[in-house]
Amino acid sequence: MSPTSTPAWQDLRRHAARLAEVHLSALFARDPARAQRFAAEACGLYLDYSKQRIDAGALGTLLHLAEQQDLAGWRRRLFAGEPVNHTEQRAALHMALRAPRGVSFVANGCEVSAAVHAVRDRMYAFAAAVRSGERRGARGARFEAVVNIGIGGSDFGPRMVCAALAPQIDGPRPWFVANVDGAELHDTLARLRPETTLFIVTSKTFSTQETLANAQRAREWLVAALGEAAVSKHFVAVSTHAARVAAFGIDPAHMFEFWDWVGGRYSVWSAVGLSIVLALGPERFDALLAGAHALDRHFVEAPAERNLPVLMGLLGIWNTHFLGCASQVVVPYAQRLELFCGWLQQLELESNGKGVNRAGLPVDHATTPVLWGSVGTNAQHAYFQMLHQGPAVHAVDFILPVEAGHPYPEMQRMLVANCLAQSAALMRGKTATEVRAELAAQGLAGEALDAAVPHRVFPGNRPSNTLLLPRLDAYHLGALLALYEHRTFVQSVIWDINPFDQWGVELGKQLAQQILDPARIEMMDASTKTLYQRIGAMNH
Ligand SMILES: O=P(O)(O)OC[C@H]1O[C@H](O)[C@H](O)[C@@H](O)[C@@H]1O
Repeated sequence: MSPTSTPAWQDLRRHAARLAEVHLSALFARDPARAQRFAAEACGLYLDYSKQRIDAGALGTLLHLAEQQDLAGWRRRLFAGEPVNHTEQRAALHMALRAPRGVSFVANGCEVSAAVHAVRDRMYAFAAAVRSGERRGARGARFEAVVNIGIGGSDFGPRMVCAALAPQIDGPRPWFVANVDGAELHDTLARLRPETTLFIVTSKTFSTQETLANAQRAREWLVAALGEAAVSKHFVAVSTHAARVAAFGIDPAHMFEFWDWVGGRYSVWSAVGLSIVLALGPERFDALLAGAHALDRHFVEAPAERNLPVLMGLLGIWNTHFLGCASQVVVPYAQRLELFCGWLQQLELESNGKGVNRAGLPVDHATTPVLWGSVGTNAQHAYFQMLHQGPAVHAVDFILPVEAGHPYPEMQRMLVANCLAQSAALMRGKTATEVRAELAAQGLAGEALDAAVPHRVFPGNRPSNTLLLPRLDAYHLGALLALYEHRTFVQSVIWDINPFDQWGVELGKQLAQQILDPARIEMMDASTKTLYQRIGAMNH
């Protein structure tokens, strides 16, 4: 059912009208316990959502909306391995990948946990052999570099996790090649030696153009240096498709399997994480899985009003539909989370960037807001001007690991101060009266003062979450990723859309094939043909 037809939606409109005139600073002034009241925690993660433009009445109605959209039922179906991805008749059971031994999951009626652990055991044995030097390259050299060749879900997750936990890397150095712009492969290979390089070709379908093109070139590079026989020692695959792996020339015995019930953007917990295991070791991968599993349990067990993914999902709905925030900005105050936003963009935008509901009817409401962001404090020197004084269409998530991951405590204090200062500034703003007093104290008066004031006023009243992690370690990173996964799911349920398919990416792929085919380029539109010809001319 469309959320807009629920009684809760109509009630939320009334709450929004009531709160439209109330400034966030007034909400804080009214309720001295606001910061405690609008906070929740789980798995070491602490969420302060008191700087959201809600009160108890609006929040209660958001929780009603979740009931009216049967969130509990959909969550049960998700965890029960029912085909919630109904357009592909698949379960979406990434939670099975991070459950400890002994916890059983069933996908579409089949028990999957035994297979999950069998593949993980193989991954760990392989990683142990590579990390110890027992398994070596064709010339007998230890592997010093591991190149993951994959794109989308077969790249973002492991690349981001390896960057986030980079100081703890104690195995071969991980590299990542995704783009069909050969510059990425070229620049990577230029820094590597074939004798000491292991390639992981990671592709759920093993049919992705970019990945196969990169893998083919990497294979040629290796064969040119070490001969054809070296391929079996230097190439492994991660895929659901053994036949295509074999056709590419990788022995399926060197393939680490995953399954159609693992969506690409939810796959970092599967064999897609092999590069993480090689770089960081099985214990840290276990910790990543444990953090995500703890968050899974929290999502299933915690009451809605204290449930982090439920709260974050509903606050997103509130901001998108009732406060006009068509933009969700995510700003981690952690340099090592530089790639987090890229991972999250695939997760949320590929999942919830949909235009029809589960029944295939056009939705009568917005779906996912534009999601973007980058690390603080750098972001403050780029687009925060707009967040403070531009159109009020942005909701911000601040993410802050509290413990410094470096030996410079003074710098960590500055980082923390900046993070807190930005959410406070967005919340309270600065009134004309405050600006006048400040300028007058600086000696400005008369017309000059009047002219200066409007430029320095901050409206404030701009919503944000602040999410604290004790530190950026594997466990809390796992919990953070699972939190956003489930937030995405919660929002899909409210919107009554399928978050687990991605048909919207297909047309461009088909047309790229058409453009590559001289016999079919003629059938393209005039603009595309002209550009193609122009490019041809510029190439000569
Ligand atoms: O893992 P692969 O099959 O190579 O797919 C890689 C990516 O391809 C497409 O972009 C899909 O939309 C993504 O969801 C997927 O992660």
